[in-house]
Amino acid sequence: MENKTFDELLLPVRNDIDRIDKQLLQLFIERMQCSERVAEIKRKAGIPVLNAAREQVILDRVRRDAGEYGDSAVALYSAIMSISRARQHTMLESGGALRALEQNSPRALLENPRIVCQGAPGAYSHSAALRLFPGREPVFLPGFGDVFEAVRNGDGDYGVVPVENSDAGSVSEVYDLILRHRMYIVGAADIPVRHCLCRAKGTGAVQKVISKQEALAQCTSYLEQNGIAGEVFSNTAAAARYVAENRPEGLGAVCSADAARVYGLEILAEDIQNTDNNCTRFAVIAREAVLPGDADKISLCFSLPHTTGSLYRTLERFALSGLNLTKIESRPIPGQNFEYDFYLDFTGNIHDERTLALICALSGEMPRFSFLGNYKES
Ligand SMILES: C=C(O[C@@H]1C=C(C(=O)O)C=C[C@H]1O)C(=O)O
Repeated sequence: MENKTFDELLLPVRNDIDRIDKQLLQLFIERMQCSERVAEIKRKAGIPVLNAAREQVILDRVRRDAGEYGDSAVALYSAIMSISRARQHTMLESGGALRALEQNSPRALLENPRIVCQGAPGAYSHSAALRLFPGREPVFLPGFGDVFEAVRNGDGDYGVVPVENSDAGSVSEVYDLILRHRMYIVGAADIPVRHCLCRAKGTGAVQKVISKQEALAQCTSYLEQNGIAGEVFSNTAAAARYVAENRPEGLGAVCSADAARVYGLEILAEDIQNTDNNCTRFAVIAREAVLPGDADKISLCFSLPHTTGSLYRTLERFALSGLNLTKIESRPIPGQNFEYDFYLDFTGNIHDERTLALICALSGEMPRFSFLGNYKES
């Protein structure tokens, strides 16, 4: 073989690729124009854009006809049909309610909101509320459900609730409440968790502590090393208050230094949590959406159609739109065995047209879809 350069060797086959791409592009444009004709028919007939059954027929056919390239052909046609549907959604202005929300929602939180949270003074929820709303002392309620009810019935403007701890994981009860109430998330903050071992002054050596379940889970190493048993209590601050008011011998509390100060407890050890970078993420819930111009976190939820690869194909659409998935949480749908709602967080801003178009498309296609908010993390 004469001494050909790589470019010379590649040239003929690249010419073939260029010829094929030219044909592919023409066929793609023709296919998009067919999709637009379908959209006009759907507009007149008032039928939804997504026809999952039709798409499954196409995917089954291309997998069969593509032979060894079957999987790749399915990925290609999934993307082609996603683009096709997106064009139809744009033409039909799908997600009208979401577009109206994007245009009409306030872009700033209330000036002097009434804040509600679970727990008691000195709880980590208290620290989060004051970080998010300086100077706005919260009203404390017994349970997370009470916080959601108070916001829903107007007794509070914003509720501050923990959604996840970096060590112990998601607060499932709160995600279930978010999915049940479908209120809006209008803010979030990560609060460092620094647990202390505390007791009432003048009481004896601590053999057992009380604290919230998640707090005990975050301090297993210290408690086990020191032979201290744990008993679940409603929350860390309430545990501190119980110990301060009852002064039980041998019983202490795991709580924050703030809570120890609020209730006059003696701090025996600080930073007893298993990991030093432990933090809890708190979300702010509200009845109405607030969509700041500089929001960078999108939260939404939906369940999945019963089609092969539906979660993958849905997440792929976010990736194709340049939106980075930062959280996914699946929770069982009450009363529907082994059916799940998916809660997702993405980076992005709803005021970006591409992002808005994608979320509007999903709102028309995904079962049980709710846009939960677009906010800036503090
Ligand atoms: C084109 C249609 O609309 C959508 C897009 C499809 C496609 O691009 O092939 C197929 C089914 C629908 O989800 C249709 O209903 O035929």
